[in-house]
Amino acid sequence: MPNMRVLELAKEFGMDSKELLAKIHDLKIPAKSHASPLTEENVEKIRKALAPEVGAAAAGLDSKEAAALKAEQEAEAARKAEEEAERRKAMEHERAMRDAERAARGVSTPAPAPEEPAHTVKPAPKVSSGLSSLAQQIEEQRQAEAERKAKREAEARAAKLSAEVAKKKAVAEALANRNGKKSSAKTEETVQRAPKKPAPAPTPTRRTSAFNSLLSQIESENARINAEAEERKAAKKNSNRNAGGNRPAAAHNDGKAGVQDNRGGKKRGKRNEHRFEPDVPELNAQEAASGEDRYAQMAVQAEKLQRDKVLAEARAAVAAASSNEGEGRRRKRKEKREAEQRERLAMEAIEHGIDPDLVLDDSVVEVGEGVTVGEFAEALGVPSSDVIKRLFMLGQAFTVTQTMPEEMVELIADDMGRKVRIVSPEEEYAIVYNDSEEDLKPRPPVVTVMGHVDHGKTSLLDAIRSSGVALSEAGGITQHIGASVVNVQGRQVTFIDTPGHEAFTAMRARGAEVTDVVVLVVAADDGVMPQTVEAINHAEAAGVPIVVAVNKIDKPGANPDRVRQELVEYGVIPEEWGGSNMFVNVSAKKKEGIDDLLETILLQADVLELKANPDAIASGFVIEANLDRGRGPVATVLVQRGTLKPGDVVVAGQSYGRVRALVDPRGNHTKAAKPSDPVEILGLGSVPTAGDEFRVFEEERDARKLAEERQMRARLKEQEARGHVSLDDLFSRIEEGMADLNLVVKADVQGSIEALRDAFAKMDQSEVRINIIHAAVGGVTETDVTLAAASDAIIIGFNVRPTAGARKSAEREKVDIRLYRVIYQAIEDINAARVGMLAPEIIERDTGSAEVRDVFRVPKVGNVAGCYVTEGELSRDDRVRVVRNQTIIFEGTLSSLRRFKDDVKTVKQGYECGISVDGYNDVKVGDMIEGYRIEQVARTE
Ligand SMILES: Nc1nc2c(ncn2[C@@H]2O[C@H](COP(=O)(O)OP(=O)(O)OP(=O)(O)O)[C@@H](O)[C@H]2O)c(=O)[nH]1
Repeated sequence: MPNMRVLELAKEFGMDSKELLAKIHDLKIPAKSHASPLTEENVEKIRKALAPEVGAAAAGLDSKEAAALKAEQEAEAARKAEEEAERRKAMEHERAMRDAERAARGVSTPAPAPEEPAHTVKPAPKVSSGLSSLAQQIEEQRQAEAERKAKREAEARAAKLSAEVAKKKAVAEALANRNGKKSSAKTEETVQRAPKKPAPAPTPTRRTSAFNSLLSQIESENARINAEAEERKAAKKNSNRNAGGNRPAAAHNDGKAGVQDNRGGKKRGKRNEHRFEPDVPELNAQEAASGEDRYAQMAVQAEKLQRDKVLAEARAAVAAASSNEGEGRRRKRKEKREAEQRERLAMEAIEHGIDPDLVLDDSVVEVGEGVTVGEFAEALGVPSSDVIKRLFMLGQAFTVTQTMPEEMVELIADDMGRKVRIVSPEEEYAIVYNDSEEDLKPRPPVVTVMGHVDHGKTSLLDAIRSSGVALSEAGGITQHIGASVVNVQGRQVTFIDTPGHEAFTAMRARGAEVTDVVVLVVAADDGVMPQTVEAINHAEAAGVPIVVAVNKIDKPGANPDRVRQELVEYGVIPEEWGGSNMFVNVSAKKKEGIDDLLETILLQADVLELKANPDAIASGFVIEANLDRGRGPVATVLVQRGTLKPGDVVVAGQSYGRVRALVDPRGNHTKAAKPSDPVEILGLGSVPTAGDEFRVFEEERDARKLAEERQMRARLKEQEARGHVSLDDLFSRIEEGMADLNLVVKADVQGSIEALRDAFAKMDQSEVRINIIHAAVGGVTETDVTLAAASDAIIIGFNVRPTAGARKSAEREKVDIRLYRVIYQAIEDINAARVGMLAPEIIERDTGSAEVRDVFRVPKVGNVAGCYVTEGELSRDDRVRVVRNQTIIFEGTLSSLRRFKDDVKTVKQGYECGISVDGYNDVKVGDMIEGYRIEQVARTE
């Protein structure tokens, strides 16, 4: 289990990391920052030391929360009580009013029964004023109405204040409108006439009464409704005692309608007098009730309006009080949320190996890898021209659409006083998997075999595979899919098939940490060799335990103990000697000790307690990928988490697709691949690269988006590598006469590309730079030729053939396509090409030497040396060195070469000759004149 970090512990305590860090320091426990890991022992110590404090804090927090909750509940109860009190008060007020009215009415009209007397009361026009008569009517109706609606009102009380006010307004307006219309045409008449029904006398009083607007509306409405009710009643009666009809009945009385209408206005007075006829009591009561209902409603509503207003104010006051109270708590909760968010981000940053400060600092601007000048400027909110200018001042010519190298992004941001963080595409789409402990199930170990050349890695893997097959299903044939699975006593062990630390490290370099155990093969007759040491270093760098297989113990000179001793020097110490490494003696050739080795691997795996969640969405890494002629792109993946199934949508590096089929290492189609299972995926749209992460997506849309985004970034990067040369670069390259050897590499499997890339990287590139401008799995196509032609590149095809079109195109474009079947031939050829591009060597080839035996003075010519050619052959055209006492004192050319009096072209060894050196007259007897030629020789390295 990994060590706990300060941050995580702080989280557990519900404490700020800084606070905890201070306390840790007090306890004298080493921890630098919130990301510092703590040993289990220290964690225990801290837990113990802080237990009382943390407990108290937690309790304090609880009581605070409880107090807050209680206060909230109390406020709510107070609000309800207040509301209830208001309601009661309003009801009582209403009741009191009613009683008062009733009492007042009781004096003039005792009216014991409500129904019958109503009719008897109405025709008795005893009321002295219109107002009191109206009030009585209202009160009577209200009594019935109020009781009927008491319940409904109580329920409706909770309805929103605004809605009610609006409703009331609408009622009042509707009434006002209606009255307004009618009052101009008819109300005046009605109002004048209405009092005639109960008492004709007080008409003028009513007309001059100063009602408030609502009551006057109510009154006029009352009159109108009564009049209408009368009319209807009369029509229904059809007795037409006074030859009176009504307008609604006109349709039935065609013949009389005109007459009635004509007389309508005049007869209305009479009709009103028959309003209380006993033969229509029901209709009368009904109509009257429905009319008066409105007044009752109006009155109730007017009161309610007032009450609601009070209630609303009270509610607002309570709400304001409780919101003030809740403010602090809300802020606290918000702060807590923010702190949690920050801690989560910090944890994620640490998991991704990013400085948490960069993630948490709000002023840090995040830009994607391969950001263009335009995008960068936009992210910083500055004009692109500003960025371009700054780049130019740094000697970098960029356009808005060009991508900026990372160092330039940082430099320019720094120049502008801004902080940026470059987000890699992986990080952009990164998912942090968090599996809870109970979801984790044991999983098989994944093993890689490493060791020095010829120590028997391949033989050992073969031996293991055959033994594994023998142990499992009889007759099962292991397919080569990049990884194999062996069955050891019913337990699975997965082997990565590509042995050697290059493949292991290449995968690691791409972030693919797939190996749990390294089997280090050391030949017992050879001992520790350079690549053995390299393998140890690589395994240690990856933090993977090493199981040593001391191989070739069958050989006569085998000395397994010497191997053990030698390995001790490199920190690989056998368990039997008190170290932590398990050693097994094996013979891959004789298949001895293989079972022992497999059991030891399982033992080592048990120590590691390897676990994974098999019930999650699958993810893992691509181990190998190729383009199969019949099956299309095929990728062998190692599932690390979850279960991969046919039909899953997968993204692997830049490719994506729906899994058409899964093939296990035995060549069988399988329905599921669990953690540590290697499996071939069929159905991807293109060939991914070994080391690519694969991940299942729920939505094909998302998978496509991620893959396309990666493709685009890769293309941009490729273009960047090809197209962009900084000014500095350009100048230095011109000055140095640096040459580029551009290559387009096509191969059958990704592994070959990686091997070639690796081999090229190891070549001396100080004078000739090898650029792989494009590398992909698949045959040589016309596009490859076009690319090669455009970039002056050579095409290297490994185990692939060019298409007919590509061949023609290559002839036309004069592009060199080189095809290989053996990898080292390709490497040798490239090396030769590279060497062929080296500047030739300038050498001085000696021709002959002559000893000066005499010096003659010749007028007009100067001194002539009389020489004897001791070696080789001197030519007239040779360059010469004059050497005295083994020191070159002059270098130049000959001005004359003579034998006797004749000028000659050459003089051979053993002959005498006269020599004049151009520009040098001081030759002495005993000097040596050495002839040489300058030649250019093609370099071999
Ligand atoms: N006597 C004997 N020979 C072995 C044993 N294991 C491997 N060899 C021989 O050693 C040679 C190299 O074996 P490989 O398995 O090819 O070794 P390697 O480490 O895979 O070699 P590279 O792939 O070149 O790195 C072969 O000739 C094997 O037959 C063994 O246990 N005993």
